[in-house]
Amino acid sequence: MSDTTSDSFVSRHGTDGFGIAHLPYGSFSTSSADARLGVRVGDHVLALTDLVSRDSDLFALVDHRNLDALLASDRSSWDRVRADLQSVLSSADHAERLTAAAHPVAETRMHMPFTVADYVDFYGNEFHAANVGRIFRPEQAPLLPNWKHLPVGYHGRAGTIAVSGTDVRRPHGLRPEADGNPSYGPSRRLDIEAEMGFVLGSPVPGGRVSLSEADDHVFGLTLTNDWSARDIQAYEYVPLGPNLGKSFITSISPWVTPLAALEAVRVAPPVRDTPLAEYLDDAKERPWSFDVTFEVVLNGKVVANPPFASTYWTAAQMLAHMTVNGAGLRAGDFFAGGTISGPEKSQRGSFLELAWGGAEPIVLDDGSEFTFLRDGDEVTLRATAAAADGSTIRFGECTGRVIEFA
Ligand SMILES: O=C(O)/C=C/C(=O)CC(=O)CC(=O)O
Ligand SMILES: [Ca+2]
Ligand SMILES: [Mg+2]
Repeated sequence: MSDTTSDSFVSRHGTDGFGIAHLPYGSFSTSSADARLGVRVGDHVLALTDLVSRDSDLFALVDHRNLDALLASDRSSWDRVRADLQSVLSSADHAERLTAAAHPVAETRMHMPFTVADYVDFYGNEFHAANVGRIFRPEQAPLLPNWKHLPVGYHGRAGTIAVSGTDVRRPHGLRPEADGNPSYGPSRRLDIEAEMGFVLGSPVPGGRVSLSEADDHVFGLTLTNDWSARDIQAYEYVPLGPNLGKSFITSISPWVTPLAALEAVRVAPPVRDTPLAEYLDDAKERPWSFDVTFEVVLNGKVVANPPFASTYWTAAQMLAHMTVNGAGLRAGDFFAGGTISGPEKSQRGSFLELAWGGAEPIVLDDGSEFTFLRDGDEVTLRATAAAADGSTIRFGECTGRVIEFA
């Protein structure tokens, strides 16, 4: 990483959270310009076309409305673009020009940062999976027998992944009733799932991605909220798994944090207590978990702090698993790692768990009891991690407000 000179763009505008060690990517527009690929420094956004030289072969990869072209390239291009940005943003030579070209975040509109190809949602957190098992299937063992042998997941609807700030319309569907017959209507158990999303690139048509190749294909990470209608889900999921109870919307942050920004917080995943098939055995691989702490914010108040590092299955294992059958990988493929919960009650990443299926309501500041989301409620996910230079990395927020679906 380049040293930051005393009068560079980052020394003027970088802040803790969005400094030289972070540099998340997003697609932004302003009142005078259409969507462009940008990078965030402090409370400003810069177009990548103002940072990467027109003479560079990399210019063609960044002169777009979003990350699509960059995702279709490869790890070496991703690293070169990031190195270019760090060099230009740290140099005194460019401070005046970039200060003139920068846009305050408050004056921008954010768009989907990439076109989602396929979307898989995993179930990789043991605390969450065991809690859901206890709530949904109290008569059975909390974890189903396959859970420690492979990262369980389902295919979601790529087309309903939406950028943070998009309203969440309360879905309608079939809800279980006491008499055994379902009733049709708006969900009464609308919930969140605090997750980390992984943005993939460097395509592998019809091939596999091994654990040791994961670094070449995970471009970046983005906060993800897999809104879930627990009543619709509970009725429909047997035997094929979640469908309409989750596919109405999945929100992601507009900001994609590069994998390279998270080197300082790579940590080992939880200890494996079950032997793994060779393609999933990560005992000799570099660590693929991250020490990232989430905040779940309900109407402005923090209600939980899920720790990402408690997730049992890693992103490298999920990627190896989703390609081991030869399904391959396309630029823009996306997966989420599963709802993040920790051992403490205050670390649960869904209201299903926080209010224990409705049996243990959360008591809000005004003394009222809360179980599932009401129209008008707003949920924001935030997360932080430590950067290599001692600063903090603040993931871009992921927010959404529940509205009626007329
Ligand atoms: O075990 C079940 O029946 C349901 C599980 C979930 O709802 C979890 C899910 O969507 C995956 C995850 O985010 O962990
Ligand atoms: Ca989920
Ligand atoms: Mg969802």
